[in-house]
Amino acid sequence: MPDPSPTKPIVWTIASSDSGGGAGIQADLHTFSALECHGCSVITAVTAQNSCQVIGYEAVSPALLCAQLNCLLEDMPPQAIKIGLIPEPELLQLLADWLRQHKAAYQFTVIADPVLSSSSGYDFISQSSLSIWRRQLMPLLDLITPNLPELALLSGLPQASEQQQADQLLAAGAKSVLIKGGHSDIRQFVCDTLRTAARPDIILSHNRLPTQNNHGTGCVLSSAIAASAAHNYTLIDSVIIARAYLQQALSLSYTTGKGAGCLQHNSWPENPLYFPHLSEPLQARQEAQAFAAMVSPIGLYPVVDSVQWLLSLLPCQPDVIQLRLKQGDAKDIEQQIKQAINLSRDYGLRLFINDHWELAIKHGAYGVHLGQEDLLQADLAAIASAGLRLGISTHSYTELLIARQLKPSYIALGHVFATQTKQMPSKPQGLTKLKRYAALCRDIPTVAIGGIGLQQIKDVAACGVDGIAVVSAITAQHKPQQAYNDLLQQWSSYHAYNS
Ligand SMILES: Cc1ncc(COP(=O)(O)OP(=O)(O)O)c(N)n1
Ligand SMILES: Cc1nc(C(=O)O)sc1CCOP(=O)(O)O
Repeated sequence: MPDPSPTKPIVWTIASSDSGGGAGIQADLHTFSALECHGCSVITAVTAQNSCQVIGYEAVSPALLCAQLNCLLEDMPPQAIKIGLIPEPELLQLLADWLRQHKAAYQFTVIADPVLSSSSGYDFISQSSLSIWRRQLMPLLDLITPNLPELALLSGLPQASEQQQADQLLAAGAKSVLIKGGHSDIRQFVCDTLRTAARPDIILSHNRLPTQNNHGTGCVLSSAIAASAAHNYTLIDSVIIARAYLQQALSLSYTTGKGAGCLQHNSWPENPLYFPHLSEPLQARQEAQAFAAMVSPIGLYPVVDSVQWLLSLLPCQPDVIQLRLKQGDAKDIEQQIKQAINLSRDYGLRLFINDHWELAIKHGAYGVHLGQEDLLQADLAAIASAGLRLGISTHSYTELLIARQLKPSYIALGHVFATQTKQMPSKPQGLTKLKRYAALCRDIPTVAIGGIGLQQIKDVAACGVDGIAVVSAITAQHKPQQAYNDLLQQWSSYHAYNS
């Protein structure tokens, strides 16, 4: 019999105690808890500090560090580890050896915040520690999150560009580097850059908040990344969630003593205001023109692959349908699209055309549905100027933020469950993620898609989406019209219950 007790991802912080409570182990554990993880702490040192200064510290013995690591590993192995302040080279070396021994077997993600000095100026780094960071720890890190002074020091290239400095850390073995831009002199924004060898840089920018209460920001960011990674978000999604969590905590921050105040820990971020603007390097941060609105809710949204299917559903008087043609030559495709658009006019049906945006404009469809790759080819300005609605597919926070920035008419959240209809490059998102994505889209209509049938509607509706897009729940059924009516009835009752 399966154990019915609920569980949470386990995340460790390997860091030091901050007696002031705003940074270090204390901040990390608050963050893990707010982001729905169970936090374990491996303490490397106890610092004596308040909001103004660090007075001193005492490190734990190597034996005690080792005992904490091994005792936890035996019973509570981590999904992710956050590394913070390790003030002694012996402890750093021990940790590097321990990670090397266990990382492959336990498959945990390692995020390091290289705390080399306190913001009040207390130095924690020696030449031998620097050398261990560079040679021993770096190859074990999935992500390192230096601020600009830390990046310059760790890279050993103080005169080089930030990109060259980050490349030095990648060359030393780190899988990715998040360059934190908080120390830059850009006043209006804070721009953080995620750099990996595998793909172009991603820049996350936020409005700079006018607060002095920023003690522990690096600790909170790195522990929030570890917590999100432990929930199985991709690295870039983890950085996005963590940056939103940090912005929320900063915007609610408060004063403690006479120095820098603390961040307010809260809950999973949902307000789009806290989420970053994503861009490629040097791309201007510009406001997109909004696409025409949907006017009435989406509800049940059949996705069909021929005009035949559209004709066979017309007796059900559908309100919205998508024509998703994947076969046929150019002539056949145009002919089907034209016929479908004519039918949609005759029957007062809101018809979306998948992929073929030029034909949708030419023949005057109600809207166009595009995937993320299609967005790179399509002339979005032409679609918007022609007054067509735009729906965009998404499968992650990253894709969701990219879609939101384009101000579409709706956003599709997929694929929720396993689907036989299409080979998906990503994993099913599941209901928890669906709920979080929907929460971030309270200002834009959403539809859930992927593996949704009668049995799933209740749970999907409870996630707060505005509609469900279905293929096989209609087209693979013996009685498709009956299936349509059953789905509609089920959706209407559960959606009404949740609204
Ligand atoms: C409502 C809805 N959501 C997602 C998709 C998938 O569209 P896309 O990413 O363009 O992939 P293909 O449909 O082209 O395989 C959709 N069509 N509709
Ligand atoms: C076409 C499509 N797009 C998806 C996405 O997640 O973007 S899932 C999907 C197939 C949905 O079919 P069914 O309802 O039969 O599972």
